[in-house]
Amino acid sequence: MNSIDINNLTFKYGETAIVDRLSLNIREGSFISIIGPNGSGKSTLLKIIAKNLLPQEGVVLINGKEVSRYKAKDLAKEIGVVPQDTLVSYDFSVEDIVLMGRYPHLGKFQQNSLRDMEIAKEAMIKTNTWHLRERNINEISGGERQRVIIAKAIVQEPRIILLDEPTSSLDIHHQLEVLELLKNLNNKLGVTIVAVLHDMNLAARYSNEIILLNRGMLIASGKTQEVLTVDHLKRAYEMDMIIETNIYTGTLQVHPIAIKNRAKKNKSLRIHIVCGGGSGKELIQALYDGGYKLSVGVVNEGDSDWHIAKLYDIEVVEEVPFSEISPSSLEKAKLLADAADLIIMTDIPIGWGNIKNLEILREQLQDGKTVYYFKYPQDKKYDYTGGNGLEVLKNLKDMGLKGVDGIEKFLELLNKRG
Ligand SMILES: Nc1ncnc2c1ncn2[C@@H]1O[C@H](COP(=O)(O)OP(=O)(O)OP(=O)(O)O)[C@@H](O)[C@H]1O
Repeated sequence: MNSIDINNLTFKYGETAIVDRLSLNIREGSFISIIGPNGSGKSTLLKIIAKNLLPQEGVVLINGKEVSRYKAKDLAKEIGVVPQDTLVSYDFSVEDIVLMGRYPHLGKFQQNSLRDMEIAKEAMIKTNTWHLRERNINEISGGERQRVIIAKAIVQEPRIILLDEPTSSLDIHHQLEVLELLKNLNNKLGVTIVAVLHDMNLAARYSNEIILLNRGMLIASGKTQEVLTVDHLKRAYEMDMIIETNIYTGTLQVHPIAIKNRAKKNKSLRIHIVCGGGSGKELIQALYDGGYKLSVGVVNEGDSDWHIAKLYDIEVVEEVPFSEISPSSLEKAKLLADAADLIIMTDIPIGWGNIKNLEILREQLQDGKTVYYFKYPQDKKYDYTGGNGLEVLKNLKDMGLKGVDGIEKFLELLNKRG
């Protein structure tokens, strides 16, 4: 059964279609995020679902019944809304505001019962707002108010909660806390959660489905992995993105790649970059934007350095993740380093998997080539080989390895070379 069915919905301000012939279904019990660039119609869509705006065309069905046919009180039992703007026009206490969420469950002239008070207390504890209960709603911070309004939506005990950027004024700690809370409501009570989220990584982490909008139109909807693809995101955001799996959360992680200075100068200097694990992505970007000829390796296939090199068609030597650099990969990388005018290695931690990369540096130094290393001398925390890596680096330093303190400094050095 679907919680929400949207059929051929069009909403216009004047002649401009803000939601454009949109059709989609939101399954009961799903946790769905709506994402898309600014102005793509996300808030407008939520307002239409909540019956705060009337579409010119199409219908929204809530549990099979047209939203326009719901009485306000009945709709409030089905849908709780947490709007983007949580300012309240009257000076109520936090507790009064949260208790207002019980209104759809009260009869005419009926007062809140002890049970209603208990439900409100529980929601305030869950949203970490219990300590604010006696404060004036307009005299607490924006983030605190956002949590109070979420508490109010929870006490409504609706089957669906719509939230418009519920984490926008929250610090990272409260962002995760609120999203965990929503996930819990979704998992334990089967509440359907529909949240507009700007942060695609949070959307990927917490929701099981995503709706991607652009200019009022549906670009894609469905399972997170099916929607968050390079192609879909490029169509919506007009930007290249790297998408990888976050090794800590196991969920998708999107890295937008700035497309700046594309009409760039073409420098003749050729640079080989030894990096990995994401340590080289800003450097690759900066050198690419600077117009240098680049090669990269050896890096693990699939890591973000590898992705960005592939994205820009940079020659890259790759190795399967979690394995040592093979002799053939090492040979290929050495050839690229031979062809380069200079080499730079980032401050990537050195382990048994990538220690062979240091051989590339040694051979190039032996050949009299300039080789740079980020932030030399190295700290112990970068060594996972029981001191071997640092020892080799020390030898390389004696051979002429130069330390460079970050990308800006490196670009300055390159500029001086002309
Ligand atoms: N009252 C209004 N009158 C005219 N145009 C409006 C009105 N409200 C919103 N719009 C326009 O409708 C478009 C969609 O707005 P909406 O707030 O739905 O987008 P959004 O995807 O939620 O954006 P954001 O990510 O910036 O919050 C925007 O171009 C906006 O300027």
